[in-house]
Amino acid sequence: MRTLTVELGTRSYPIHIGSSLLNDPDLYRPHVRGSQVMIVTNETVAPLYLEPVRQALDGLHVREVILPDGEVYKTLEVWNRIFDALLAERFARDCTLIALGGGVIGDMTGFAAACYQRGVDFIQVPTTLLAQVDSSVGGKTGLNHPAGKNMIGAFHQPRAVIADTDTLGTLPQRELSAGLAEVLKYGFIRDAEFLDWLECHMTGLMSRDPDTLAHAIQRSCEVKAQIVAEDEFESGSRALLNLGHTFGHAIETGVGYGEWLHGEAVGAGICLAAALSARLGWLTEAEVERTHRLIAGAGLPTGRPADLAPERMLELMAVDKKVLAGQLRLVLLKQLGEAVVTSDFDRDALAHVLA
Ligand SMILES: NC(=O)c1ccc[n+]([C@@H]2O[C@H](COP(=O)([O-])OP(=O)(O)OC[C@H]3O[C@@H](n4cnc5c(N)ncnc54)[C@H](O)[C@@H]3O)[C@@H](O)[C@H]2O)c1
Ligand SMILES: O=C(O)C(=O)C[C@@H](O)[C@H](O)[C@H](O)COP(=O)(O)O
Ligand SMILES: [Zn+2]
Repeated sequence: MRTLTVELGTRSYPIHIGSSLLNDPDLYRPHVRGSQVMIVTNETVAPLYLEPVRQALDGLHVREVILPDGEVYKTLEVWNRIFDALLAERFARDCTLIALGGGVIGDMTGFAAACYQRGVDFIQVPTTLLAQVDSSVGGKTGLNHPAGKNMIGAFHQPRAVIADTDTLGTLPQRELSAGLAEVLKYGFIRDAEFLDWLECHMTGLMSRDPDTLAHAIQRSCEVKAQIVAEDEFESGSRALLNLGHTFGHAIETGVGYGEWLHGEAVGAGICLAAALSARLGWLTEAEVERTHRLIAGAGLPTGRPADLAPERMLELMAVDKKVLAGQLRLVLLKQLGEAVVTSDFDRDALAHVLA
C-alpha cells in the first residue's frame, strides 16, 4: 500500500492506494467518530463491493442506500434519497457517510455530507480509475442541473480516501479509458516527464498491468494533492485541473448526461484546448498532433460530437464556472506540461477550433 497525504493548512487526510484495502478495518476506523455509518453506493457497485466494506465496519451501526447507476441520476431528486435514508434511521451529527463507487457516487455523497445537519464526515472509497485519480481527492462535490454540469455543490473534504486498485479489475474498458483522460490531464498541465512516461506505458495501462496502473494512480494523486494544497477553493492554480473541461462539460450537457462519459468529453476537450493554444502560437502543429495521438491512444475521442453544433457548444460554454465579469476563461497550454488560465483568445479563434 502507498499512502499520500493531502495537506490543507490546519488539516490533512490520507489517500491509501493499493490492493486488498476494501475490507481493512484499520483504514476506516480512525476516521469514524460515532457508531452510525451510511454507505452510499449504486446498483452496479453494491453487488460487487458492498460486502467487503460492510465487513471492515463490523460492530458499527451500518446502513446503506443504493442509488440508480448513471450520470443522468446526479440530480437533486435522486440525491434527496440519501437524506431520506439518514433521517429514517435517525442518523446524528457524528455519523459518517461512505462513498463507495465512481465519481457520480463520490460527488453526490460528498455533497450530502456537506449538507446533512450542516456537515458530517465522509470517506471516499473510489472504485473507478477516474475516481481513484481525481474525483475522490480534493473535496469538490456536487450535482448536475439541466443547464450545466456540477452547477450545484460545495467544497467538503473527505476524512480519508481508500483506493483499492483490485476494484479496477471489473471496470468496463470504456470506463478505464475515461479515467485515463484525467490521468493524461495531469501530465499536460504540470508534468511533461509524466506525459512522456504515459506515452511509453499506454499499452500497459490499457491492458491494466497492475504496477503500471499503480504508478499512474500514485503520480496523478500526487499532482492533484499538490494543486489542492496550493489552492483548496479554486481562486488560482486549482483552475488548471479544469483543462479540457469547459469544452467537455459543454459536450456532456449538449449531448445529454451519460451519452458521452465525463472522461471522453474531457479527452476531446483537451484536444480542442490544444488546437486553440496552437492558434495563439503557444503549441506547434506537431504538439497538437502528439496531443491527439495521446488521447486517441487511450481510446478517447479527439473532437466534438458531429451532431453538436459549434454555436450550441459556445452557448453552453458561456455558463462555465470560470466565467469572470462576463468573460469566458479557458485553461490552455503554453507548452505540453504547462497550462495557464486565460481569456486571451478571440471569438474567431475559438469558433475556428470548434468548426
Ligand atoms: N469532484 C471532482 O473533483 C470530480 C473530478 C472528476 C470527475 N468528477 C465527476 O465524476 C463523474 C464521473 O465519474 P466516473 O467516471 O467514476 O463515472 P461513474 O461514477 O458514473 O462510474 C462509471 C461506471 O462504472 C461503474 N462502476 C464503478 N466502479 C466499478 C467497478 N469497480 N467495476 C465495474 N463497474 C464499476 C459505475 O456504476 C458506472 O456505471 C462525473 O459526474 C464527473 O463530473 C468529479
Ligand atoms: O478538482 C478539481 O478542481 C477539478 O476541476 C477536477 C475535474 O476533473 C472535475 O471534473 C471537476 O468536477 C470539475 O469541476 P467544475 O468546477 O468545473 O465543475
Ligand atoms: Zn474532470
